[in-house]
Amino acid sequence: MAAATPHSPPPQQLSSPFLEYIRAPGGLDKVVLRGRRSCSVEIRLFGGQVTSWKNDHGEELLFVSSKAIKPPKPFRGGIPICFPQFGTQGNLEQHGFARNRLWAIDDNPPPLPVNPAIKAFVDLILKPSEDDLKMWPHSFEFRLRIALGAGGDLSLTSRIRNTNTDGRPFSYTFAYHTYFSVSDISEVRVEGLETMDYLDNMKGKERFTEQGDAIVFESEVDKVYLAAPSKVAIIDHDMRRTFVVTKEGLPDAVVWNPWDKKAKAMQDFGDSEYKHMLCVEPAAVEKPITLKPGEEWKGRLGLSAVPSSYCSGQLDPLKVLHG
Ligand SMILES: O=P(O)(O)OC[C@H]1O[C@H](O)[C@H](O)[C@@H](O)[C@@H]1O
Repeated sequence: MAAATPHSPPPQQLSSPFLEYIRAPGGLDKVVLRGRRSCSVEIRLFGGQVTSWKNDHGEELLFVSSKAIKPPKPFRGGIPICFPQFGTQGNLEQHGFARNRLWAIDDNPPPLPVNPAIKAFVDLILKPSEDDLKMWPHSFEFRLRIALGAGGDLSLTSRIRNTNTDGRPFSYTFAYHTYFSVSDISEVRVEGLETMDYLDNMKGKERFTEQGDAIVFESEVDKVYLAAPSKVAIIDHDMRRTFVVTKEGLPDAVVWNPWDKKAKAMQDFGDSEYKHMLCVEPAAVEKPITLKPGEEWKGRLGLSAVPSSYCSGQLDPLKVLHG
């Protein structure tokens, strides 16, 4: 069966105790995934964007700006999808067009190996419109599965296929532009990126090497860490919480906080909100991904939030997973 069009009624798979389809005007229809106790995830069809992820106490784990603007503007917060271009690295609008398009529910996605314990998931699909093809002349199918695990973990799996019929390959850059909610950016540290090489977007993308200590924040940061490890931890002392970010198929990790000056210049961001957010974005930026016709790429983001009694030093999965 073909994928649903953006305006078709919600398919049967959405009638489940774990899923709710909520209609709203102006491209704001959303799907809510429900897990144990108060765990939930909200996904907006506009942008195929996760806009909320709550733990089993109902606490919001992602940052969303109080000044976020409605479609057709990109939505400030949650997990925007940057495709087929990250940043300004190309001729398209900043971060590509996928975050500004209405996605559809994919009611018959090709099989994807799943953990049978995961009951709450939804599949979305984006295909280019005629206008998109004028800007970026490549035919593709972008399938996105968003799943809420039994323990409250969130995963996003992207499958992008080249469906060009003229034999042409295409190349793209990509990011899961994840906005984490933090208590106070000055008290947060990131472990897993020590000693990594990075491109500094604030210094003309010049390449540097990070020092040996965990990363802390005292001013604007906009860096693309290259060949970053598959697991990175964001340790929030005040919240006694550690976010564990895992990535597959995505070599890089962008770290961004606009700090005070840039915050004031952004129309859709509160002047002090930079204190309560941090973007850590699994990405493929330095080396674009190339697909031949018929080829498919897969890139996965995994997020969990665990209580942290976590000390600085090497990332120890046992400590991260068991507190
Ligand atoms: O304002 P946006 O288009 O959403 O971009 C917000 C930020 O995204 C990324 O993290 C980039 O590295 C930054 O350079 C950019 O400022």
